Amino acid sequence: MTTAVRVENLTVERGGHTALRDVSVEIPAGEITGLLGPSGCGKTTLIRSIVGTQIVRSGSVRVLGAAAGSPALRTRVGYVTQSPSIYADLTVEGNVAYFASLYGRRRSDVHEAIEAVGLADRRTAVAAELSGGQEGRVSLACALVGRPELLVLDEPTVGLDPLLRADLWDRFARLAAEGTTLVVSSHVMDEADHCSSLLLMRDGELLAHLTPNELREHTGTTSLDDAFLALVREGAPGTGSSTDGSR
Ligand SMILES: Nc1ncnc2c1ncn2[C@@H]1O[C@H](COP(=O)(O)OP(=O)(O)OP(=O)(O)O)[C@@H](O)[C@H]1O
Repeated sequence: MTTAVRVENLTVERGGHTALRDVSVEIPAGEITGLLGPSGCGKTTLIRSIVGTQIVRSGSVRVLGAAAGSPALRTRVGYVTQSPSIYADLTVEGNVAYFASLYGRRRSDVHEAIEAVGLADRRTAVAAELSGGQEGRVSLACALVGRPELLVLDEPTVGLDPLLRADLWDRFARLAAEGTTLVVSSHVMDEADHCSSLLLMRDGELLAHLTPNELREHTGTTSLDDAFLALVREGAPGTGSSTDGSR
């Protein structure tokens, strides 16, 4: 396994509260890794640590062989935040074209990214006129167009209809098959099956790093929701060799 992200003994304080406590994990390259757990468990904080926008108290985060946040990683790592970060006065195409120019991409890449998020028919719409879900999709297109080696997505499917969600997961799977590493956070367990492996978090700690099937087998349940609850009740971490966060 080639490692894309190596987190070692990471502890982060936010607002006087320990948001991440001694988290260690290796995220494999060329796969989709799901980051799952209840609201407030530290998913966004871990993501921010990976993309290099989080002040950390201790520990280290290496991304594609460099320290997280290094200038050299700027064009190699794409990050889509939970709230859309786009230019309200530009059209959909204008937004994506702007990011394409930053990454040295072509016009055809702009069209492809817009198609991938299902916004081809709103290409000329000004972003301010879009719905919240559509804004999120523009944000995603802006990240896709750069074709980063590591794509970090914070809850990218929130507010999307089931058809579009399914399309996006297909898209993510194709990107992974082409070698892109994806880290995708969600608090919806039914999305977990699209991931090669799962990081299950709770209260600032990594409970387990395992595949969806390992999670079901380990907990003897068929529903991933039930499996997560069972794992939490078991009092992981330390529940077994495959669930110790180091896979
Ligand atoms: N700007 C902030 N200032 C202080 N504390 C914060 C801030 N943002 C988050 N926190 C705290 O850090 C902890 C982890 O939050 P984080 O946003 O990483 O959780 P999350 O799992 O991404 O939640 P959600 O699924 O609701 O987005 C929480 O206890 C939260 O209250």
